[in-house]
This record gives sequence, C-alpha cells and structure tokens, in this order.
Amino acid sequence: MSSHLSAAPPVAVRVRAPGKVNLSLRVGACQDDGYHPLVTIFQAVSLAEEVEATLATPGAGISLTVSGAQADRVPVDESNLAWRAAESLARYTGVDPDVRLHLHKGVPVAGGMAGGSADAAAALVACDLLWETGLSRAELSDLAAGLGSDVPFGLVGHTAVGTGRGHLLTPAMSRGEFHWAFAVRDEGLSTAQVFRTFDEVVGGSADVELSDDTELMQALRAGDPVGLGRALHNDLQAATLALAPELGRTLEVARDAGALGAIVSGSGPTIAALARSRQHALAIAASWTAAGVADSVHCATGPASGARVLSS
Ligand SMILES: C[C@@](CO)(OP(=O)(O)O)[C@H](O)COP(=O)(O)OP(=O)(O)OC[C@H]1O[C@@H](n2ccc(N)nc2=O)[C@H](O)[C@@H]1O
Ligand SMILES: Nc1ncnc2c1ncn2[C@@H]1O[C@H](COP(=O)(O)OP(=O)(O)O)[C@@H](O)[C@H]1O
Repeated sequence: MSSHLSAAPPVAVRVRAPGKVNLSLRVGACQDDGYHPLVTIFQAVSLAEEVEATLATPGAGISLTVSGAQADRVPVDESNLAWRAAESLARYTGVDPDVRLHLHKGVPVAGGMAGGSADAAAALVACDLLWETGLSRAELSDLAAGLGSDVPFGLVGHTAVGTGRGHLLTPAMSRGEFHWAFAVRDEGLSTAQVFRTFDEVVGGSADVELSDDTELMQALRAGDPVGLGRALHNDLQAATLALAPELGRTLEVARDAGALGAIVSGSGPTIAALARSRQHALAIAASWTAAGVADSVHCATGPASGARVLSS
C-alpha cells in the first residue's frame, strides 16, 4: 500500500484541479435512477481549485476551511464534496480520516463549471498521498464517480468525451490553446433543477450520439477555434434560459463582441464565450462589464491538465 519506502511521509499536500466547460452536451431521456444519459465533450480550463490537505492529530477527524471568491457560498461541513471525497477514500482504504482540508476557490460556485467536483478530485489525490494509501488511477476514478458525475473528469482534465452519467471518459485529441471569456452570475443554479426543467421544457431523445459532434472533434484536432466556435452545443441551454432568461442578453453581448461561439457552461448560469485570442477574450469580458450583464468576468485558456500535485 505504501508508495514511500524510505522518504518521510508528507505532512501536507497541495493539489490543483481544473474547472471545465462542456464544448458539447447532449442529454438523453431521464432514466429510472433519476439520471440522464449524456454524451459530452469536456474541456478543462485554467480557472482552477487548489486543495491543501494537512495531517491532523489521530482522532481529530476531518475539518475544512475555504478561501477565494464566493468562499462564503461553500459549505464547510460534511456536505462539502471535498470532505465527502476524504471520507470515501478513508472508508475504502480503512484508514482513519484525520485531515485538515483547505480549499482555495478559483472556479465560480454553482456556475456549471464543476468547481466542487474539482475540489473532490483534488482532495482524493491529496489525501491518497498524505495517508500513503497508494490507490491506482482506476480506483481513484471509481471513488470519484461515486461522488458526482463530473468528478472523474476533474482527475484527468485536458479534453475528454464523457458518456454514461458523464463519468465514463475517453481522452479526445486536441491541438493548441483555446481562449475563453466567462460571465459569472453571483446567484448559482442547481444542476438538479436545470435537469428537471430540461425534462419539462425539452425532454431528451432516447438516443444521444457522439457522431453528432464530428465537426467539433475535427475542429479540436485541427486546433481551429472558428470551427470549434461554430460547433459548440448545449442541450441544457433552453432549460437554463427558461430559469434565467436574462442570460439571453449575456449571450447576445458576447456575439456582438465577435465571440466565435457563446454557450451556457454545463447547467449554467455561467456563460462561456470562445475568443480568437487572449486580447479578444479580454475585449468580450469588457463588453459584458460595460453592458452590466455579468456580476464578474474571467478569462482563461483550455485545455488544462487534470488534478496534479503542486507540493508535498
Ligand atoms: C450538467 C453537468 C455537465 O457536465 O455539469 P454542471 O453544470 O453541474 O457543472 C453534469 O452533468 C452534472 O454533474 P454533477 O454536478 O457532478 O452532477 P451530480 O452531482 O452527479 O448530480 C446532480 C444532479 O444532476 C442530475 N443529473 C446529473 C448528471 C446526469 N447525467 N443526469 C442528471 O440528471 C441529477 O438530478 C442529480 O441528482
Ligand atoms: N467544494 C465545493 N465547492 C463548491 N460548492 C460545493 C462544494 N461542495 C459542495 N458544494 C455545493 O454544491 C453546489 C454546486 O457546486 P459547484 O461544483 O460549484 O457547481 P456546479 O455543479 O454548477 O458545477 C454548491 O452550490 C454547493 O452548495
């Protein structure tokens, strides 16, 4: 089980994990278990979470603190996904869950960019090193899938096709760097509510297929932002706009600013706009600010790597 034969075990481990945007999100009809089958293409972006796990005295259990933008909106108890990640690793390996977790938020909270999932992925990797439990990537990925549909992608990052609930991943080829601007709304949206609204206003078809994304996959392989912008797709967008109609204006402002494509990120309410360059991403962000259609704005690039250790 131990991966450190002679080196002293770490007392603290810091791990970074990325937020994501769904370049394409195709949603099937709701199944008996309450989940929808998905075919999605994830791209990890440079907006990221950092999780520091520090050894706590035996019997101390888990404790958690949060810093960064919107930290006040993140639970600091056992409902936090990072806390649940540490618990699930401890249960699986039989170790005592004694750890202090500190999360530094860089991804919008409840924004459809999987910040909580990134925290869970980072906490799994950090605690696995800290407790010297030495799990394989496959074991970590199984634990991740038990925590949330988006958590396995937080481990692998880069660009990947997600099927099943979004948790079964196949890496996808992508060339070069893409530039994004993100418009964030302070008030988040519940993913479950967006899926329920999807059932009411759209309803998924029985079959969802990756073949519908041929043009998008070609654009990724060619590193072609214009083709990628044209092919961006989100089946949840109508449901998100039904719950937050003002986002229509945010999409419009991005398009008027020359965005190559603009979509709701995942279940929203963050809007993602693909830009020609970093300068162009800054210009789109400035247009949102000038139009008063975003509570905050960010620029980022993708793809970014999955959960990785910064220090131990
Ligand atoms: C929509 C997506 C797209 O990547 O991302 P976000 O917008 O949340 O970031 C994901 O499917 C969200 O994944 P995640 O946020 O991990 O969801 P989970 O915790 O597994 O599920 C939360 C709720 O969303 C609904 N859900 C989730 C995934 C799925 N394939 N079908 C669903 O119907 C279920 O109602 C579930 O109770
Ligand atoms: N570590 C965490 N960071 C953020 N939110 C969390 C976390 N753990 C649990 N949550 C809860 O999950 C909700 C959605 O989380 P988040 O991952 O930020 O958004 P999304 O699912 O839209 O990508 C939050 O509103 C919050 O109540």
